[in-house]
Amino acid sequence: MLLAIDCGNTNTVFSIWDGKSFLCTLRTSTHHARTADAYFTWFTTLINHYGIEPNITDVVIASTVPRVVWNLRVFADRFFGVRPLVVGKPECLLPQTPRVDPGTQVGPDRLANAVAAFDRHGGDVVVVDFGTATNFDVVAEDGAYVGGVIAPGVNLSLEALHMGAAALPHVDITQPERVIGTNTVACIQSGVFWGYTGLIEGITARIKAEYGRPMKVIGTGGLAPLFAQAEDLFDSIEDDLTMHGLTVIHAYNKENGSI
Ligand SMILES: Nc1ncnc2c1ncn2[C@@H]1O[C@H](COP(=O)(O)OP(=O)(O)OP(=O)(O)O)[C@@H](O)[C@H]1O
Ligand SMILES: CC(C)(CO)[C@@H](O)C(=O)NCCC(=O)O
Ligand SMILES: [K+]
Repeated sequence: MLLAIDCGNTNTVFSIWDGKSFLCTLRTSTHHARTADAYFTWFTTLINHYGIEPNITDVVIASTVPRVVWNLRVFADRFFGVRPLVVGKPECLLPQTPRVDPGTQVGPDRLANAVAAFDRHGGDVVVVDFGTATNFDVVAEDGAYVGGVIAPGVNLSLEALHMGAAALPHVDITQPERVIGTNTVACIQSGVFWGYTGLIEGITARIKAEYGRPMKVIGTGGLAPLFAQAEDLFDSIEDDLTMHGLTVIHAYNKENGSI
């Protein structure tokens, strides 16, 4: 079985793939100081809770935080005797080479999103991924990642307002009833919710105009469903897109003998 690990700037997600489906998905906060032993304690507690008896033979990692990879490598080696495949490292093959400016280190989560979007939909896709950042990943006709957009994430924007303005509280994102807020919390929620709705509509329209061919728009990440309920922003919402990309990248490397 394959253990796929998606390490974001905020959260780290582990999923176990048995070749057909994900048996479970476990989430923890991202901390570079978390040790291999701490990962294993947390991991075994949860899989016991779910009654799963995995036989981990392979590990694939995508990490947007380079420092956490060391402890995850030790975790894979010590407890499963596995040398993990790390997306973005030169030894990890990709089905299509990204077409970006020389020297650009594309986020491994974006590479996985592109591979997954091509596998499921063919090319000509925009992925909108709501994580720490809100990023748009453009996938060409042949499946190559060809660039995109990075905007501050929704929770980061809410936090920045609270940090930067003495009279503004921390609020949780939700869809406000009205655009014109009649109290401070409603005003902030309106600004961020309708601001992001406009950002998604505006940026996808501009990407499509610049790209010049019909494109599908796929939403992923924790907040995609919240934004989808207000407007018709996405052709589909796929929670497991990044994880699916990791399984496809892993299979591709197996087939091509690089692991
Ligand atoms: N209504 C909501 N309000 C606030 N946060 C929400 C809501 N719904 C989902 N979330 C958050 O979305 C997050 C899951 O999103 P996702 O895993 O895509 O990104 P992340 O973990 O925040 O970012 P990264 O992948 O960059 O670490 C969870 O942390 C969850 O708290
Ligand atoms: C944009 C984020 C933060 C999204 O997780 C990540 O993919 C990243 O750190 N990317 C590196 C820069 C780039 O993708 O161009
Ligand atoms: K993510």
